[in-house]
Amino acid sequence: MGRSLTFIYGIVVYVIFLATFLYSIGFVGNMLVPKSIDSGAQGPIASSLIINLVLLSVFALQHSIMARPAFKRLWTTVIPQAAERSTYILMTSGALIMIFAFWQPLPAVVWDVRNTVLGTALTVLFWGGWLVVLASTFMIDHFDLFGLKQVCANLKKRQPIQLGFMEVGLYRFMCHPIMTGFLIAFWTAPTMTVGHLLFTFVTSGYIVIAVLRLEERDLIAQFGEDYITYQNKVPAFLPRFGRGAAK
Ligand SMILES: C[S@@+](CC[C@H](N)C(=O)[O-])C[C@H]1O[C@@H](n2cnc3c(N)ncnc32)[C@H](O)[C@@H]1O
Repeated sequence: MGRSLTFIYGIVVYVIFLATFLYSIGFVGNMLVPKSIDSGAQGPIASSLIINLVLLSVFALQHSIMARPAFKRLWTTVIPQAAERSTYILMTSGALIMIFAFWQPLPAVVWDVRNTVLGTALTVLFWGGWLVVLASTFMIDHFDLFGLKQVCANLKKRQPIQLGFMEVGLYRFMCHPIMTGFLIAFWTAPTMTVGHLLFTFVTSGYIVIAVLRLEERDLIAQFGEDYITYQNKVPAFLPRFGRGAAK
């Protein structure tokens, strides 16, 4: 790929990702999108469960495999280094779009607290969760996380500056604010259906395992002692509900 083409690819992928991210909010929140987590007619329960679990597994596999340093080393012998992050983001968006398209609703209601004080509090937390996700990407480096810095540097024939270890903003209070934001947004539905609960259980389990077993191992390899000291002093997720809080 030429430098200009790689740059255009990075921009297009970023736009696709932004649209996918916005759609995710509508999908999980059952609002403003043609197909949401609870919309549509219910099919047979067993096949709906299997389809949904397959969709979530595809996402988990894509996300876990493509984020590993060993995979990136191999992968960048096939695609340009500068396009690696954008390609990861494109595949992540693709896996999400598959979930949006093929998700099977399981509409039996587990709880419904709409039009109550609790319902309002959950709605506020839902939006707060998404805000935490977005804001935290800027605390690290939004444009690096989504591949734009890499394609820009490549266009200017420069090496992108590697992110150093950071303990800024929300990262001073928890090691994983982006994932914490997702957990908040997924759990705070004023109306929780069986389908939504399935989505929330599986994604929460995946987030906890992927972060504690895979991502933190890579972060220690990347940042060394700085990250180990940080891990020991700062909770993984919500302040007071993480590893650091127990010490
Ligand atoms: C999708 S972000 C998720 C970060 C974190 N798990 C969270 O939930 O906020 C993954 C990227 O963040 C970077 N990262 C995570 N923690 C960091 C820190 N404290 N300082 C600098 N970069 C960090 C990793 O190197 C990786 O490229």
